Amino acid sequence: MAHTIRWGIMATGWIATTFVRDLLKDPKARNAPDISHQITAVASSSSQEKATQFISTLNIPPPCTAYATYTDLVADPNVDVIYVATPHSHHFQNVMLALHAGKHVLCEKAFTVNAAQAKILVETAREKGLFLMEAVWTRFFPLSVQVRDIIQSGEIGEVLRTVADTSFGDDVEGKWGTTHRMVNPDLAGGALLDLGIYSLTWVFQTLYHTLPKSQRKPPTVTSQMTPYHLTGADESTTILLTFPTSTPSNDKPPRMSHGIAMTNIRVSGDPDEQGTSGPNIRIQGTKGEIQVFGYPFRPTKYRVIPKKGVEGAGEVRDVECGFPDGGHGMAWEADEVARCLRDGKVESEGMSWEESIVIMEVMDEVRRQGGLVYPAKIESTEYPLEL
Ligand SMILES: NC(=O)C1=CN([C@@H]2O[C@H](COP(=O)(O)OP(=O)(O)OC[C@H]3O[C@@H](n4cnc5c(N)ncnc54)[C@H](OP(=O)(O)O)[C@@H]3O)[C@@H](O)[C@H]2O)C=CC1
Ligand SMILES: O=C1OC[C@@H](O)[C@H](O)[C@H]1O
Repeated sequence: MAHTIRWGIMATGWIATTFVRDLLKDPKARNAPDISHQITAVASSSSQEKATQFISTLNIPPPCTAYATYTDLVADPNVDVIYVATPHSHHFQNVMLALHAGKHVLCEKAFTVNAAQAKILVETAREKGLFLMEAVWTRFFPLSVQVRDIIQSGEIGEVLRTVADTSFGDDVEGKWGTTHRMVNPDLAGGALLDLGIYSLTWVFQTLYHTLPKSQRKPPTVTSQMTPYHLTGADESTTILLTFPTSTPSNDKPPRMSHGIAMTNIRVSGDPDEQGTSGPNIRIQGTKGEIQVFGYPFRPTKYRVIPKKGVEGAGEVRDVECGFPDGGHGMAWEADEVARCLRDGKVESEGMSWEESIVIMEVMDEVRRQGGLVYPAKIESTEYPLEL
């Protein structure tokens, strides 16, 4: 018998639309017959009509209630879990609202504006015994799971370097202007929090998450940022992260791995969108390399290249990873939420509270080094606060 969870959708923008389309796909098509998703409520802070329109345009089956406020949404007894799909600036206030109403939460990336906010969310979820996860959907792709498994199997040896680039070659002024959430400091915009998080995800998935828990240590960070001249949010950020790979002992000298996380909204990592310029992600181990193709947030293929001369090394292999339910790829993270709720878990092993906080701390440090400060209201840890 499939385990059903009932979703409340907070906000009706672009990603809420994409997420809901994926939730409505048949889980059996992606081999998840143990799960079933229902959307029982939608709220738009703009108007109830907008929520009603969202429900009808996306053909969400009844019963599904349309609300004009997020406060009404989180009070709905027919909702188990809230999907927070507002801009980064609002995540802290919106997640607190849901947790205080006793609801489980899946919150879009970037989790919060800063690590202090993330820590309060986690403490609140812990105190209330509620599930909470940052919606880093890519981590739940079968492709990501396979890449982590290959690393942990030792096939490419000790992984000592990962290079990840999440970049769009946009006409920044023409496409994003000054008010779009991508570049607007009032909405905690900028390349780092919006796209850099994916480069960091690949660095963390491959150099941190794959180590035994006792060996995972926060990295040291060196970075550079280029501000967008019209708003001051970053249009480009490059980060060098250094992780200890093991605890040094008499017979084992300390060793470091390096992660290079890049993001840019003015130059592209894949200009012809055909992969001609090579992979966006390279994971380099002592016995070989894994390359990942496609946008780092939605990769479609990986290649394993064994190092020449290594005993037992196989052939180069390409693995295509598609979207069997015909969706965008967001349902896998929703399935993870459903399974965690079914199993009584308050956090997911795939995107743990601790790892979300360490990544937020890295982004805090990068912003400190780059001098990027957001308005005090959205950096605040006060709750409730009118934004
Ligand atoms: N996982 C992924 O692939 C992606 C994730 N994202 C993340 O999702 C979040 C939302 O992004 P996206 O959907 O593209 O953004 P949109 O601007 O398209 O939608 C955001 C929605 O948030 C609500 N909202 C509430 N307060 C505000 C405010 N002050 N200003 C603007 N909107 C507000 C609005 O919905 P309403 O009026 O209905 O309340 C609005 O439609 C971000 O955190 C972003 O990083 C974005 C794109 C892809
Ligand atoms: O999270 C994201 O991933 C997909 C991108 O298109 C989007 O801008 C970003 O917010």
